[in-house]
Amino acid sequence: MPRSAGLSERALMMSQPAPLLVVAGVLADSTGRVLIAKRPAHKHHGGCWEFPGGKLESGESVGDGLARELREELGIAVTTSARIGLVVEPRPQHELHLIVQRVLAWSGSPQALEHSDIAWCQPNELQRFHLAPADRRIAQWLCAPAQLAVTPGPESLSDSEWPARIDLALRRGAERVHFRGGAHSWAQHPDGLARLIAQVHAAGLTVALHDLPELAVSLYVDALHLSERCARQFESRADIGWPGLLGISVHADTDSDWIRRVQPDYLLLGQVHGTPSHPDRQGMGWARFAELAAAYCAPVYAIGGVGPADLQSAKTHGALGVASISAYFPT
Ligand SMILES: Nc1nc2c([nH]c(=O)n2[C@H]2C[C@H](O)[C@@H](COP(=O)(O)OP(=O)(O)OP(=O)(O)O)O2)c(=O)[nH]1
Repeated sequence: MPRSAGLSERALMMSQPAPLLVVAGVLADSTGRVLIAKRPAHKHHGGCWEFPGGKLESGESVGDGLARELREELGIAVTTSARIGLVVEPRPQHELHLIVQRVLAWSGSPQALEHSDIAWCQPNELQRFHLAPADRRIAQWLCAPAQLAVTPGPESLSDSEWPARIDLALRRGAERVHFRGGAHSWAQHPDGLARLIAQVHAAGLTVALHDLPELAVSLYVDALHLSERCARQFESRADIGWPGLLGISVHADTDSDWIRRVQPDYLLLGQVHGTPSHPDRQGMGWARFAELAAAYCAPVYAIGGVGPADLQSAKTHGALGVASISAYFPT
């Protein structure tokens, strides 16, 4: 078993025939374009585009396997990478476990040594390529918002103050607004909430609603986000009755097997650093964050004492992006 395989991967391996472990690397250039490669016609999924990589050899770590494959396939030397997520694809003989790594540092110029072609494209152009099925999930991750603005409770501002504060959050770089309750629930302010959701949508951005599955359905939000306590009330994802994007807040001590059973689309993991709002809770730090992020199936956002200025650190430590209240809704 590769040293870097996470807890959930190990659990999956114990309960089922050994999965096919494949590592794929996402290289990005300075303009944000990512590298994809076309599989030769004679191979499985021949003619499909994929992220370069290949099967891990027995006992090989994720980092070593990625470096070997990208040397063979592209002629580059990879020095550092961080986990983005794990795609599990059911297959007749064994599941495919596609471990997706962001390549953080490499030398050399990529060439198609084993693929029939390579191409650089912006993440939002990936849908134009005929991607291998598992890679469509990776494309979604790469197009996902990197900055999540979490609101304070509805009671913290008056009805007339909210629109300007939402605008401020968007000007500060928020790409999705997470409406989270406080002393009051947003369920007590459905009309005001509907207006604020329309304001975010009009700006071309997306909305998540926290802990209110029924309201999420009736207000057509883009994502339902559950606290761990709320998520634990449901036996499975199907019981939640929410068909869209699902996120869960988790902590350093949340067990990753439970996360795998719920199958969220993304996680908010915190807190990374200590914050004035939770002076009693110590931050886990980036090293622990990276270790946990690599053990989950779903991609992870960093929360707790982080903001837009930490975006690069977050990506270096295995996060899709950052989430914050105070960075977007300053008091
Ligand atoms: N490398 C890579 N493989 C992917 C991706 N998406 C996807 O479904 N796969 C599948 C296709 C194959 O079934 C498997 C990888 O097998 P492979 O044939 O590329 O592995 P390899 O480079 O070690 O090749 P070989 O030595 O067996 O010829 O994973 C992806 O983005 N990158």
